[in-house]
Amino acid sequence: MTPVIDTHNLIQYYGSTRILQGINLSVAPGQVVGYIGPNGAGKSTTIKTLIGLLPDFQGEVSVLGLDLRTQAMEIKRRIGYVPENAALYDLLTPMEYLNFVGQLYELDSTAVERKALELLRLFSLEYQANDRMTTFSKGMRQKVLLISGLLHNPDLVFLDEPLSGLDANAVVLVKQIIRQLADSGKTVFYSSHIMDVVEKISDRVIIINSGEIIADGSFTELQAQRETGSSLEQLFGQLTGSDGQNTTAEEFIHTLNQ
Ligand SMILES: Nc1ncnc2c1ncn2[C@@H]1O[C@H](COP(=O)(O)OP(=O)(O)OP(=O)(O)O)[C@@H](O)[C@H]1O
Repeated sequence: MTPVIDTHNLIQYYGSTRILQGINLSVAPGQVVGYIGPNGAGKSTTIKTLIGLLPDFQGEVSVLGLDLRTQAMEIKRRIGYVPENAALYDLLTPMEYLNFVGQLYELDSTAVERKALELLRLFSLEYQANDRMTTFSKGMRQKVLLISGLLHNPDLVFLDEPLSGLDANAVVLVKQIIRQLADSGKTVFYSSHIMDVVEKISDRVIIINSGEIIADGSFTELQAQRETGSSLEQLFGQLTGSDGQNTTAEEFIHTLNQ
């Protein structure tokens, strides 16, 4: 089966700083891949590279069987992307914004209208469908962004911190949506700092630290390499050298009290 994401020695720079140190990834269709790592590890940079936003990479990358260097436009048509800090055109209403996104993907406008309204309803936003988004909370904006990234029914979805700002009900819904997308053969590649969610919904967990993959496998496989019974949060701490947060918290309070 052709992998939906295939990278060989992917290296990425910002200016003269090497951010990704040679990423090798092969992702099969229908997987939910949780891509986790400490702040600044290179998660967003990886995602931005894979979707063609940072074209000056080194190494070989294919997405949906297409070469990222020469077929980026075709790839962009077929993937969905929900960025971490997206700029919404918040003078628009959700319906106007989703219609605009539908036009970018050259979707039928009547179908988009119907679909957008239904998806907004499922996210409990039907009464705000025609309100300007200037007054929207972070979570309400995030819901509109999630819909906009999925509206064209992509085969592969990249989600950068998809649960950011969502309330508990919406988190449950998005978790189910991710699972059901994968069950229908689609692939979800997402980054998140919410370890218990990653632990529950990922078929595969990839941990990146300082631009390098340091662990890759199902949660059970990662657990087997370490202490049995560890949560993903504990494994993450052990692998990225950030356990001992109790001591750090004590030092923090001690410094405040000085
Ligand atoms: N536009 C940019 N210009 C220069 N350096 C950048 C830029 N964006 C990110 N970086 C740097 O690249 C490194 C990786 O950043 P990236 O955003 O990929 O990390 P991340 O793993 O997504 O982090 P977080 O969990 O904090 O979102 C960091 O050192 C960051 O400072």
